[in-house]
Amino acid sequence: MSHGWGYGPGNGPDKWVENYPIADGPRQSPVDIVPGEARYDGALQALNLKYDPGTSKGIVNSGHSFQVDFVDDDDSSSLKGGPISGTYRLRQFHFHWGGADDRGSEHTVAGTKYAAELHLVHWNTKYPSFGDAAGQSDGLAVVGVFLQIGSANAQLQTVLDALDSIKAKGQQTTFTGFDPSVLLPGSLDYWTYDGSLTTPPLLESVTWIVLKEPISVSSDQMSKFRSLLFSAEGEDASCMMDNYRPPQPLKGRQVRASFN
Ligand SMILES: NS(=O)(=O)c1ccc(S(=O)(=O)c2ccccc2)s1
Ligand SMILES: [Zn+2]
Repeated sequence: MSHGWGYGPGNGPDKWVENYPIADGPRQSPVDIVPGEARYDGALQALNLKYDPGTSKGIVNSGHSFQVDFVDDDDSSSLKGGPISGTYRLRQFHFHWGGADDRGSEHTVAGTKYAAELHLVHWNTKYPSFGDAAGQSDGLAVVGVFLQIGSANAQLQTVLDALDSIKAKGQQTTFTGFDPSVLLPGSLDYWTYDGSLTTPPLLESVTWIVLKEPISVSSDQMSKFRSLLFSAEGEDASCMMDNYRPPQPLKGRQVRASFN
């Protein structure tokens, strides 16, 4: 069987450079965000997120995470403003999480790990397709939202309720009528920097927009994430957890803050 990339001892983040040399590139993600070193930039615009629940399509276990895919044939669900110019369409959202509540996020804040991290993936409509955009330095914009252990999150629960149908790698089901803005915190204050995909192919095409305010998730809800499998039906069961890449070197990059 192909020894594809993953998060285990034999194929995890420290091994990715063997097949994806860009793993040691100049603008890799995630990074540790140090608030005291992030520079406030008054020129940064407010985020303008517009999501149409009619564009949510399905939910799938990718074998690395689970993702909710969106119809991206028009600008119905899109991101404008913030650090980007033009319009970026929502393609999918997914999560990264830990094997315990003390870890799981990809970005960290002054070394603090959150229990999980939501990524809303958008692509620049100046390019003809998602695939084209993915290879361009300004092709993608990912909004990152931290999940902090606390009270149960009712909005998140609607997503978690679908996980029983996609337990194993490759399983998918319809998931319509979902508005991802219900997963956003009250404040849209953010940090931003130029980075990459945090999984292979690790393309350096992402403008990262990491929200300062986390959303809540309960410990029981985190157990639901961990009930998914990395493995396909019929393979030895391997629980999906610790599917996060650790912070990478900044290599001279500046993280900017939209807030003082
Ligand atoms: N964790 S992350 O948000 O950085 C991320 C990793 C992979 C993707 S992708 O599946 O959209 C994708 C995008 C381009 C090429 C291949 C996959 S998004
Ligand atoms: Zn991600």
